[in-house]
Amino acid sequence: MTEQQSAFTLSYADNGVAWLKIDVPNEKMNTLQAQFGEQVSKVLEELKGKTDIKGMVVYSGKPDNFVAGADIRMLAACTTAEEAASLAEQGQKLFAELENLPFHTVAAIHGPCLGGGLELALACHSRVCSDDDKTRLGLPEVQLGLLPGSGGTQRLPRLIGVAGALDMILTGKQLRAKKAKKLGVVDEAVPLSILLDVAEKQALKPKPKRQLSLQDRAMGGNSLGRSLVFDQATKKTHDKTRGNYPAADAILDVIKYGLQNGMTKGLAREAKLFGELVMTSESAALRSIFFATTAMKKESGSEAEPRKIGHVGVLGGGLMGGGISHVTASKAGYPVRIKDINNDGILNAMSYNYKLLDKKRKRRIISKAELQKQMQSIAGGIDYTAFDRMDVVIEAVFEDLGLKHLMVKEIEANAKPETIFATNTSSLPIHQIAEAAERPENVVGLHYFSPVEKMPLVEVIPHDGTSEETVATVVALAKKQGKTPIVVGDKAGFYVNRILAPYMNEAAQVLLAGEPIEHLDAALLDFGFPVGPITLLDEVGVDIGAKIMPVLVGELGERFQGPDVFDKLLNDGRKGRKTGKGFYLYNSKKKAVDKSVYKLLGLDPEKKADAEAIAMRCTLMMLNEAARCLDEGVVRSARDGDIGAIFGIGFPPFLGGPFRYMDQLGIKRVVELLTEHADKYGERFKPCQALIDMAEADQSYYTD
Ligand SMILES: C[C@H](O)CC(=O)SCCNC(=O)CCNC(=O)[C@H](O)C(C)(C)COP(=O)(O)OP(=O)(O)OC[C@H]1O[C@@H](n2cnc3c(N)ncnc32)[C@H](O)[C@@H]1OP(=O)(O)O
Repeated sequence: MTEQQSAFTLSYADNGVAWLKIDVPNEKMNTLQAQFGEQVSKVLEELKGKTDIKGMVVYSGKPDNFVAGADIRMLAACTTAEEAASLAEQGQKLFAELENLPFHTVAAIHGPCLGGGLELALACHSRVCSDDDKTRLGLPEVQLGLLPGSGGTQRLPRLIGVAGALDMILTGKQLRAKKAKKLGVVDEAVPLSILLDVAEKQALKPKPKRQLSLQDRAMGGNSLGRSLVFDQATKKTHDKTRGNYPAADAILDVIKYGLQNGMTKGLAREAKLFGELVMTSESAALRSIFFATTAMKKESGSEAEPRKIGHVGVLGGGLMGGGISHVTASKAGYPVRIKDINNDGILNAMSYNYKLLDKKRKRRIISKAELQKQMQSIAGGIDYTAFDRMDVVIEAVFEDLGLKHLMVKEIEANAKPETIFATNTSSLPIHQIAEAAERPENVVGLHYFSPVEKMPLVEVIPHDGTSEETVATVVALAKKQGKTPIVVGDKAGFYVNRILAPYMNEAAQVLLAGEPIEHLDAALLDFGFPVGPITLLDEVGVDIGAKIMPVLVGELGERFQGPDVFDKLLNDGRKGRKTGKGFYLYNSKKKAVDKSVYKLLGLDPEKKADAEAIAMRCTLMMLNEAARCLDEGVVRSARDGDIGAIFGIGFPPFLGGPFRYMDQLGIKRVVELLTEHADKYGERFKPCQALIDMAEADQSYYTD
């Protein structure tokens, strides 16, 4: 074999198969960069000049990834839409040349094959992937506020049909090998050990002709079926995005346009809209989330090295205990022992785990044997058997300081001297819990969000006496559990609940001002939150809100005092969804506002304020509190504050988090808005000193 030196290297085998290896020098992950254009052109030129090639395999030189897409840093560095569009055009041109090669080209895929990486594979005539768990295929550009800009919007619908392509491109979902095969994104999914052999055999076969499936011809192949599919997708998309994500509209536009006007025109439109999207504030905000989370994956949260973990204990088999044991056993891979005061608690946690695993089995993500194996890694009991082996114990018992103290003492008596006691409290100060400890350096807060297996955030809360090693160890544990941890200060509400509370209180004030519940919830949905505040209160539980508020008022002051709504609801047996009624009624299939709640609160609902004004009123309370948290060191950086709010509350990702949003508005404007609201609605809106100082100094939170 002969080889050239570059990120794209060609070699030739005696049987007539050419091998194109992608291996970006000095990087763990292959990404596509503008500077490779010339290298790829050279490779294609060389290939065109050959007459003895029967086929070609395109593969990665990296052990665990194919190509993770275009280099996002390169896109972020673009200063004009034209510059970004020309990057897309460059990719389109090279991929078209690849597609037009006269012999059979086969992509051999193992590991992430995303964005521009999948677009490259789609330009090959066939695709084979490994059935390894690392393999993922997808066009996640929409999650960066973009559309696939190098032919993905045109080739994927033509390969797998409009409906499947719309679903993949609009959601950005990443497919595992089996699903990719089922949808027709790949032709074969095989064990990694034979991936290259199978790809080589494919390459030796004649070039295949592309054909749509029967069903797709029926649905998307004719104009009537197509418009039906597009109408449905447009409606579904608008229900979800509420017009806040320009990339979703652009995707629908480009795919439809390409199918109506042909590939060439479709590609031109794809590049143009791609360029425009790169310049949007939405894409900049979404890209910032990617950069932030990537950086956070590398941080340990502390100066010390994490301790090795072998076994994890969980106290309490309720909803939180069930979820925590699941992510610890199934994601992190540690054996878990659950302790509860009665067997029902253990059974509850076990069945919670079983249901989650069985869902995965039904979706064929895991086998029955794997399910059994994972269930075996979770044990439980009503005493402290085996707790002398635990390295970390996570408590998820009832929110009661006396009970937490008892847990600390029992763990110190039954576990090892170095065992970490991590408390999942959502409202009690960690230093108060640690007061009962003989070894307070081992006590730390580890605050999960419900449902644990879905919510990506964990707050790590050291108190003054927590050791650095303890922090590093639970940060490492949280990451293994698949979470993004942020280290936050030990003050009431920590970070997420502290910024959420004033927002929720303000929503209650708006309600008491007579705005209808649906109008209020819709206002915040339109703003970009995933659920409205009143629905959220019902979901979290009115009783939980009522429990946290006095803690916040006690430690942080009167501005946390919400209106007198909670008690009235609780006295009427309305705890929210879990009791079948709160502000909404949950006993019929469709959730509906319980009109009798207005009577209970002495209200006569009427739409008076417009949706934007309501949304701004509630959100400003959150922004002001977030600014205080950063100023007081409750969050370590604006970046942590943004990620915490997006991952913990669902703060609109396209705004980039409360701090990026404040920068976008301008700190001066935020101070003006808060002052105007303070004049209108009261002192609680008074801008905090940190914001006033920043406005005077004309500062922003970020400099990029
Ligand atoms: C024209 C085209 O249509 C436009 C595009 O292709 S836009 C890009 C679309 N692709 C994506 O959005 C994928 C982004 N990447 C990811 O989601 C994840 O990195 C992944 C799932 C591929 C791997 O995750 P994981 O194994 O946890 O590794 P992760 O730590 O995230 O990444 C490893 C390194 O690769 C880098 N990386 C991964 N994908 C990248 C990309 N598309 N651009 C730039 N850098 C990237 C990360 O920044 C990180 O670099 P570092 O170690 O120097 O900080």
